[in-house]
Amino acid sequence: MAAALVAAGLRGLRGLRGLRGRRTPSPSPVPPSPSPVTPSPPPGGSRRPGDGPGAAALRVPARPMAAEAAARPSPVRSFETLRVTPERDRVLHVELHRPEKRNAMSVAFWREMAECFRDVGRDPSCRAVVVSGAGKIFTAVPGGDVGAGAGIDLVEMGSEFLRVEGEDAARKAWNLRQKIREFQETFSALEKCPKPVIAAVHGACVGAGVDLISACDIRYCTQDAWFQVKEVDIGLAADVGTLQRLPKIVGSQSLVNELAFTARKMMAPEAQSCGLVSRVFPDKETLLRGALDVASAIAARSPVAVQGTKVNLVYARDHPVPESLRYVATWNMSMLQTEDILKSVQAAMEKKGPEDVPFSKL
Ligand SMILES: CC/C=C\C=C\CC(=O)SCCNC(=O)CCNC(=O)[C@H](O)C(C)(C)COP(=O)(O)OP(=O)(O)OC[C@H]1O[C@@H](n2cnc3c(N)ncnc32)[C@H](O)[C@@H]1OP(=O)(O)O
Repeated sequence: MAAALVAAGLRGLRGLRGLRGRRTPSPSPVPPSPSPVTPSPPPGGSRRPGDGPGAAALRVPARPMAAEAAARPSPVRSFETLRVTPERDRVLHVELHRPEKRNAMSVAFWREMAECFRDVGRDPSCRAVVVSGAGKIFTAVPGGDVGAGAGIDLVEMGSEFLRVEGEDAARKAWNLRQKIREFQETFSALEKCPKPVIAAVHGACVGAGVDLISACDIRYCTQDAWFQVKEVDIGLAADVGTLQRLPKIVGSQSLVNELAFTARKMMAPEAQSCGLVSRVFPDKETLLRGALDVASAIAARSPVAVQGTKVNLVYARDHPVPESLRYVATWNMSMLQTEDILKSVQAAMEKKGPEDVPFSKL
């Protein structure tokens, strides 16, 4: 098994080298992103009454700011492969941050992403998350702005699987299974995190990138984005979520099968028409602004209501209707006792919106 994976990695690497010399044309060419990303505005608005100092589980002291960094909020926590920023009030922006390698998912990434979302899930000061990829914009290279994810790091992950130990085939297989389960957990952490997660995809979203966005609650992309269930091309059946989640996102099993069997690129318009993404934006700047606006709208609402809604939507996807109805009844027998309902009803009577209600942290 390990040998097969390494061989797959090597084939992928040869493909990559080939790619560098000779670009494979897309079915319809991907135009460069029309405008560069401008830094998002610093967090706006004041903290709500429920937002106290102890809540910021992820916060670390801000570093000294250079001119560029001053335009953006400081990261809340340092990771090797991620940049986590409080882009708006109660909204975190998680960027895959290995732009020079097109955000290829290294061994560190798999660990850090899981850690990050476990922390986000527990951070009461965060109510919604946007996930995006850092692109060439950070190195100010004009032209193609490919950044959302090159899939697994074919170099590092090949040797990661080669290192699987075991005295015989059974023991190696046992350990390999354990590793695969851990990698699956990385993206399941996004789904298990009760805060809604919005994927904002620009440029390429390849292989494990599709696994990642399939575990998000909302998906948006730029008009130059493309998606590729690439695993068959490196000799694997996808095993970290695409085959399980994509058929429940895209209405057509036939289309999912075609994409997964052929690894053909799917461009943004088709991704929207099949329901993989629900909105397409002209460029990365408007995409991020749109995603953050929606995240802010979510974050303004009752966290009891929003997080209960996510948990029940995920449950309902995976269970029959009668079971899901029982589940939500049990859920709400506690949650209907929240003061958020009283506050919301009162606000509605006073012709106010949820934005005007100081919901306590959850
Ligand atoms: C348990 C396992 C879990 C999940 C398994 C998932 C399987 C997969 O993810 S399959 C998909 C594997 N990925 C690929 O096949 C993508 C290969 N890359 C590309 O096709 C292109 O790089 C691109 C993403 C379309 C971007 O093209 P471009 O903008 O022209 O950049 P490049 O010059 O090709 O690359 C720049 C730089 O990044 C390195 N790189 C890109 N992708 C990967 C990768 N997947 N792994 C490792 N490194 C990658 C590339 O080698 C270049 O590095 P230099 O050091 O600058 O040479």
